[in-house]
Amino acid sequence: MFNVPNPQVSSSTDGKASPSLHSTSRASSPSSQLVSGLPNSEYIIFERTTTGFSEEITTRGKTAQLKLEAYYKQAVDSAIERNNRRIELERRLLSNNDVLTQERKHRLLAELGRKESQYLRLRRTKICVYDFSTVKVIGKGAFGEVRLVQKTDTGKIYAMKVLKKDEMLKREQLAHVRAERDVLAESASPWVVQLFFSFQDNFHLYLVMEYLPGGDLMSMLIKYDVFSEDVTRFYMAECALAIEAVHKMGFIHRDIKPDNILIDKHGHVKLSDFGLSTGFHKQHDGAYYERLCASVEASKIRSTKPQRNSVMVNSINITMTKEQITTWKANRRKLAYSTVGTPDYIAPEIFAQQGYGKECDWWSLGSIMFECLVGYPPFCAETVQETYQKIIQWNHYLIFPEDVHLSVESELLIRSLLTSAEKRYQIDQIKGHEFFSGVDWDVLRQVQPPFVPRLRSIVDTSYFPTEDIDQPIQGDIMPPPGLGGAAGESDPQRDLAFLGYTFRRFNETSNAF
Ligand SMILES: Nc1ncnc2c1ncn2[C@@H]1O[C@H](COP(=O)(O)OP(=O)(O)OP(=O)(O)O)[C@@H](O)[C@H]1O
Repeated sequence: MFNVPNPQVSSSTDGKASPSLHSTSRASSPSSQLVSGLPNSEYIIFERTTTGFSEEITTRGKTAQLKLEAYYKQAVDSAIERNNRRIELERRLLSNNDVLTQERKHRLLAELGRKESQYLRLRRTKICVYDFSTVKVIGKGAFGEVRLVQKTDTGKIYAMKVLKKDEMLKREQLAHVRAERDVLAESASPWVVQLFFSFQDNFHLYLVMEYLPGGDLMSMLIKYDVFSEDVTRFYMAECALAIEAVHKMGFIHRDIKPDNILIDKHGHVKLSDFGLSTGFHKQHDGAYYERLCASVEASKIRSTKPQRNSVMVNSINITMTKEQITTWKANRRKLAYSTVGTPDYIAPEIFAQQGYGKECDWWSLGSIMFECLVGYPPFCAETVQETYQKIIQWNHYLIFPEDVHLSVESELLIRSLLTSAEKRYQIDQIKGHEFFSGVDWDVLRQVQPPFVPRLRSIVDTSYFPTEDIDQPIQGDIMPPPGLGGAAGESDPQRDLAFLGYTFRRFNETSNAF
């Protein structure tokens, strides 16, 4: 790894070469590095080998290397972001050259400079869970819970997602949790929930997001059962634009479902829960984390993915009886809270594990549209295995019930989405579909939504099923039993797996209450 010129460190005091130290000519192995500018014979090279070093030293060396890399990556990234903000402002000043006075331009540039210094100072102050007090637990998911919290120094209200590190490690969710942090941190889109901070302690990961007080589409569907075509049109059109925004950022959501479609204080839609989304960054590659955590025992426990050739239930009801649908609805929330989750909206190509693209999100939209109009998702079944089976053989199981009246356009759009990936409609075809005729796509976020939450205060949680969720006795977030305070004891291997997770938004107060 390091290259040292001969003769200063060419041998140890007893005259013998160190384990990985030897002189060589330039034609060395590709895994060696050379100091440029020296004659070939002058090189002494430490090869990238760990032979002769104890496991402990090797691990410590690797840890230090990864930490340094993460540190410098973050420093370089934030310098690039700072530079981009400056370029963006200069571009805006130039395009408004005629309207802005010289003095105003100087003031705007100075203001940006001040904000940058303030941001740098803020980044240096460590943020932790004790900076927030819990108002209520408002949501649950497979790997954690979501709390309504207040930041004690500013009084601002946020939604805080708390994830257990050990659970993420055990279930190989590292790449997923990193993907979620990245999507939320990179996005400035009005269609994606804003992330203000992400941080960690020894046991938990925390995502501090804007609080969307209108609840989620799952709760609305539980409450209203079905929507009219007009109401469905509004939500499907907004969801289509939200999915398009995620795709434009280079991500595929993969897990679009009513639970992840949140309603803001004006009644507009935002997407959340990017745990399964895949971007194009190295860190989203599951194998990358697997290598990092090779020695972490827990990471070897396999997640329960449906196997391609697993034996499935033989006889599956093509249509569900009324009683079965009622039971499914009664268990809907429980399913959302379980670690298995609901597969109802997942595209068949994802189960087939033969590769997939962004089309999979349009399948999910089709399933949600079906549910909005019919009252239950198209491949709803009594067990998760039956749902998998129905989705894989969707052409046998996609049935429009006779007792529900759907317009021709809505049925056709659903059929254009719930079809094979190659035939499935994409954003332009969706926008141009007759079902959406009359929708003004450019101003959708400015129109009055069909439902606007009526809020009594900034901490109103009436649109969340808080009475169905166990509330903590003390508001604190606790470590696993027997391990002291929330921060607990450090574990170098575990710490390594979550390197670079911490984030602080530049405009951290812009959308918070
Ligand atoms: N920013 C937010 N504002 C308000 N409520 C939220 C917010 N984020 C999440 N929630 C609520 O918490 C619930 C669970 O959140 P989320 O789906 O992100 O958790 P998860 O653990 O990732 O779930 P999953 O099992 O889908 O992976 C949501 O359905 C929603 O009701």
